[in-house]
Order: sequence, then C-alpha cells, then structure tokens
Amino acid sequence: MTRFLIEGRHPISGAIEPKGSKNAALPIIAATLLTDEAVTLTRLPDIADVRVMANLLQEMGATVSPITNNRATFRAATLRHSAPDRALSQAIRASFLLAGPLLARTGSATLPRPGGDRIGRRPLDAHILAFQEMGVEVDITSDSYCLTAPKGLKPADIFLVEMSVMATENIVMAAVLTPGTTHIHNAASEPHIQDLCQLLIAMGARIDGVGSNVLTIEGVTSLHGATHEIGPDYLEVGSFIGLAAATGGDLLIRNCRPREHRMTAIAYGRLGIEWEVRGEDIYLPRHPKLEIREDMHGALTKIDDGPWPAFPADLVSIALVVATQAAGTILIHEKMFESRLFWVDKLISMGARIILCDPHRAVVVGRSPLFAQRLSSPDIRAGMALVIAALCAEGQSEIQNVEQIDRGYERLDERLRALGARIERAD
Ligand SMILES: CC(=O)N[C@H]1[C@@H](OP(=O)(O)OP(=O)(O)OC[C@H]2O[C@@H](n3ccc(=O)[nH]c3=O)[C@H](O)[C@@H]2O)O[C@H](CO)[C@@H](O)[C@@H]1O
Ligand SMILES: C=C(OP(=O)(O)O)C(=O)O
Repeated sequence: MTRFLIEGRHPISGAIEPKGSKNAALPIIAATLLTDEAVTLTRLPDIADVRVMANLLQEMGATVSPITNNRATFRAATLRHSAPDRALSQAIRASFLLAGPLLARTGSATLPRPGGDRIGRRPLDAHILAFQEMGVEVDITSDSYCLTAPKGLKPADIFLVEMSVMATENIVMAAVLTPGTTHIHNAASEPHIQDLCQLLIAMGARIDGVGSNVLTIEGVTSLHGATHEIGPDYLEVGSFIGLAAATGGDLLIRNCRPREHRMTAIAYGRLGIEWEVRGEDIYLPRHPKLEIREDMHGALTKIDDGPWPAFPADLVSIALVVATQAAGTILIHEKMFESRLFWVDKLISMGARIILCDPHRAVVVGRSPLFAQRLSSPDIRAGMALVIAALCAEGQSEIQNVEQIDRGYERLDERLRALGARIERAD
C-alpha cells in the first residue's frame, strides 16, 4: 500500500498547470469505441483510472498506444466481444460508460456493477430507464447488467429521472449512432459532458444544446477518427486553490479556464478566498488569515452542492478542510452523496472542530490547529482533503491508500514538491 509522508506548516508557492479532466477523459475514451478509425487524445491525464479504462478497451480488441507526454491514440478497428473484463470494470465507476458505445456499435453490452468511490448509493437507474426507452432489453442480476438491443436502438424523447452525469454521457453516446432524433431533457451539463460532446461533434456527430439541460441528437450512420484536446480538470484546479489558500501560500494556475470557476469563486468566497483572473490563468495571492464571511444580518453561511452550474459535489471535501483553517463557523451541506462526509472523523482526530449533524451536513468551527496523524485515504477527494489537512498540520502525517488519490491526480507528490511542499511517496 502506497503512503504519503507529509510534513506540515510549509506554505506552497509557485505556478502549476492542471492536467486534463479525469471525468472528461473517461467518457471520451469510451467514445473512441464508436468508430473503427483512430482517435488521438492530447492533455490526457496519466492517472490510474485512465489506465484502467485503456486496459478495458485493449482487452476487447482495441489498440491503444502508450500514454506519452499526455498523448495517446485509441483505435477500435474491430471488437472481439462486448463484455468488458469484470475485474477491471469493478475497479472504476466509469466502466459503465462502455454501455452506450457498445450498444450503439454491437447491439449488446454485459457489465458488472461498476466500482469507483464508495461515497453513497450511486444509482444507475437513470441510465437503465433511458436505455429501455431506446429499445434496450435489460436483464439485471445481483451483480451484473446484460443489455441487448436485438432490433437495434431507436430514437426517443427522454426525460432523465435525475440530472445524472454518466447517464447523460451514456445516452448521448448511444444516440449519436441511432437513426432519427433523440432528445435528452433534464440532461446534466458539466464541463466534462460538454467536452465529450465536442469530441463526438469532431467525429461527425450532430448534437445541439451542448452546455444546456436539453440535448438534441440527430443520429448519423457512422463516425470517423479525430484528434481532441481534453479540457483542464476544474476539480484539480479547485483542489489546488483550496490547498494554496489553506496553507497560506500563493499560486498561479495556468491555462485553467477561469470561466468554469464562477460558482467555486462564490462558494470559496464564503471561506474568505479571493483570486484574480488573468486571461486563462488564475492567480491566488497569499491569504495570511482566512475568515468565513457571514450572510446578511450576521446569519451563519453555508456551502452546498448540486448539478452544474452549482458548486461541484467533488469539491465539497476540499471546501470542508479549508473551512477548518478559516475563522468562523460554516455549514457544509452535501446534498448529492449520502456517505461522502463520513471521512470527517479523520479530520476530527487531527483536532478539527466539526459536528457531523447527519450523513449530509457538517458544521465546521474553524481555525483549529491541526496535529499530524496516520490516516487512510477513503476516496479521491477526501484523500486530497487529507493531503491539505496534513500540509496544514503540525508534525509529520502519514496518508495511506494513496492509490485512491492516484486514481484522479497525476503525480501529485512530485507536482506539490515543485511548489515547496514537504511530501514524499513511500511503499
Ligand atoms: C466518472 C464521473 O464522471 N464521475 C462523476 C459523476 O458520477 P456519476 O455520473 O456516477 O454521478 P451522478 O451524476 O449519476 O450522481 C451523483 C449523485 O448525485 C445524486 N443526484 C444526481 C443528480 C440530481 O439531480 N440529484 C441527485 O441527487 C445521485 O443520486 C448520485 O447519488 O458525477 C458525479 C456528480 O457530479 C461526480 O461526483 C463524479 O465524480
Ligand atoms: C467521485 C469521483 O469519481 P468516480 O465517479 O470515478 O468514483 C470523483 O472524481 O470525485
């Protein structure tokens, strides 16, 4: 089990560039199955989840070049089967994104229950119900989903039962090769969904409404190869902003699409964090003292999450750890995942003053001096939040199960060392 050894209380300083978005790269790799031609991806994050997804494609018969300088080429000239490897599928949530492209290309897909972060129930109902509207026959057992479209996929006027990110992506990928017009209402619209749609359009797909909650897809008979640059990971950017602010550092984040951070600026503003937009860069000055901003009339403020463009669920753990370093009191309300906040007991063991009211709400009383601890990373974002806590804490902390962090952040230790952090990797 890989560990990080972190010595706290050394502010970071310097410049960093975000890697490509994990949550864009994963559906985009799945989308390369929609053509028999080559698709080249640049700014592809070299992270564990991407390698698992690439292995899943290879095992089905696609060729995948090694990832070199964040660039790789995928080609699914022929496919040997449509039942992705069980063990690999169970390692990542995004394996279920193979369902849409496999149904469109081969008329069938057999997948186990996917893996990924254990942060709540994480239903797949929105995917399955929408596939059924497209004519897919579904056989669900306790641990697998067998999907078949014996008469081919049919276009549909779909209203998703919830604004699910991966369900939207799966249905878009199924619909681009389905003759006729498919509408997806109540579609999710996160930057990674927009990124997937841009790749599909570059491959010849016809999609209207990108970035909105209603997508209209005119099916085409075939898609062709393309070269596509993946967008910067706004979750990595939000994590770096939180890390720099909490440790009292200053940071220039290059080439990070500041327009994708307007809601994060509002939420982080409640923690006293402010930054300058410099073209495509964000400059975060040193914040000698973070102070939680009260709402009008001195009311206690809150940070809560929701589907885009609301504050992203994947930044809730980061906001929570930053709040422990800001003077004042704040409610953190995680509305989407039932079990995402349970890791706060680890922060409490480091000295943080937090009341976990119920699985969705935590009250943080800030400015706690944190003390080093030996901790295990429960999921990607809580793992990153623990790294931030350790960088703020007095003494040397050990964070175990770094494999979770490596799923989503490329070479985090090396990149933070370049900013002055005292962090080492150990086996
Ligand atoms: C590979 C990938 O892209 N994973 C992301 C994707 O997961 P994923 O696509 O699995 O997440 P979903 O959008 O389906 O749902 C996330 C959670 O939010 C709940 N929900 C969703 C929509 C809604 O309107 N109301 C509601 O309560 C769902 O029941 C679920 O518990 O989106 C999540 C939500 O942004 C992110 O945390 C994950 O990092
Ligand atoms: C929840 C996350 O990822 P996944 O959906 O891949 O488990 C995440 O990126 O924070």
